Amino acid sequence: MTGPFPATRLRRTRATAWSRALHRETLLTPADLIWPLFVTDGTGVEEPIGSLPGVSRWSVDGIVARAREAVDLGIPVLALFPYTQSGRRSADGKEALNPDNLMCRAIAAIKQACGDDIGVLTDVALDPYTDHGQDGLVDEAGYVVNDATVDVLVGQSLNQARAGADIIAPSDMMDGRIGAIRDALEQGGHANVQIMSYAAKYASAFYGPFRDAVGSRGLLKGDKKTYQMDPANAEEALREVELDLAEGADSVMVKPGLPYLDIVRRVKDAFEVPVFAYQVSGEYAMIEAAVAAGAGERDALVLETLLAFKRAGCSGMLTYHAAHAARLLGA
Ligand SMILES: NCc1[nH]cc(CCC(=O)O)c1CC(=O)O
Ligand SMILES: [Mg+2]
Repeated sequence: MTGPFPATRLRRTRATAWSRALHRETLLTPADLIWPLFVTDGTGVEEPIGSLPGVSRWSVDGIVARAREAVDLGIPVLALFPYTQSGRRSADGKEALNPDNLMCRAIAAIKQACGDDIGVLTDVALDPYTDHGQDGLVDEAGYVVNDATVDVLVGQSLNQARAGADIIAPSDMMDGRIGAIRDALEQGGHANVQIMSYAAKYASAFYGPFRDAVGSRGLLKGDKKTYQMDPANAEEALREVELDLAEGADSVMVKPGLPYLDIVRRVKDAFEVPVFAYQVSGEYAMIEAAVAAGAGERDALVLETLLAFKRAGCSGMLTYHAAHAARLLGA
């Protein structure tokens, strides 16, 4: 025999469940989960989303019920996205600035019902409000203009903060918006409102079901490649993160999730800040499709994928499986 075998047998610590538990390097808990929810108009409304089996849009009363459920499950944060009726969509997305819009009503209702028992994270970008489905303002050529969009995003952020949002999460990928939003929050008396920046957000094919959920799929012409990142790039992601941190982001996000765990790890190693990842709609749909096809087992797939995010360096994950996972983890 050469080498340390049989003195070294790595299987020795794997032989029993108690020993595997003792040697486990990574822990997944309900406190790692952020639950994305889609809000729609009305009362008592639940609208299933075809391309996201098991996920629905809820009217504000249903959102409040989900918030109470999340508190009971030990989920610390909800992420809200609105389904805006077509009559309230416009080229300039000005519904985003309406203090009585669906988002603001949902934020206020959750905060009234649950207070600081749960955090509310709000998406900042114009795609749920524009009639062209882009995240910002477009010029005659269809180009999403940066600086004018940032001005609107600042207004949108203040609107959400005034309604009670705890974490502002800009998902638009405009340059310079983190600094502009941070300044406005400080000046507006919202010094403790956090910013979780979608810092490294890629132009991905995995967002399809989300665009159904917020009603922008049919509206969007073209793609988002002039602002979202090229999936080929990793070093550029580090530059994106570095800038957002310098502008005042409290935490950063990588999105999508599983195909980008290398980015999560590189960001974590380079900056040692809280890193989050979004297991996006297409990833959720892939798991559900595998389950439906008999190609995998839901509970195991959900827990293994979420654990992988933690192992890669995530502080937490946005996942449509959040409530299910929290139940499995036995909150
Ligand atoms: N600002 C848009 C936004 N915010 C979150 C998602 C995707 C989330 C998901 O797919 O689950 C998207 C889609 C997009 O960029 O087109
Ligand atoms: Mg950026």
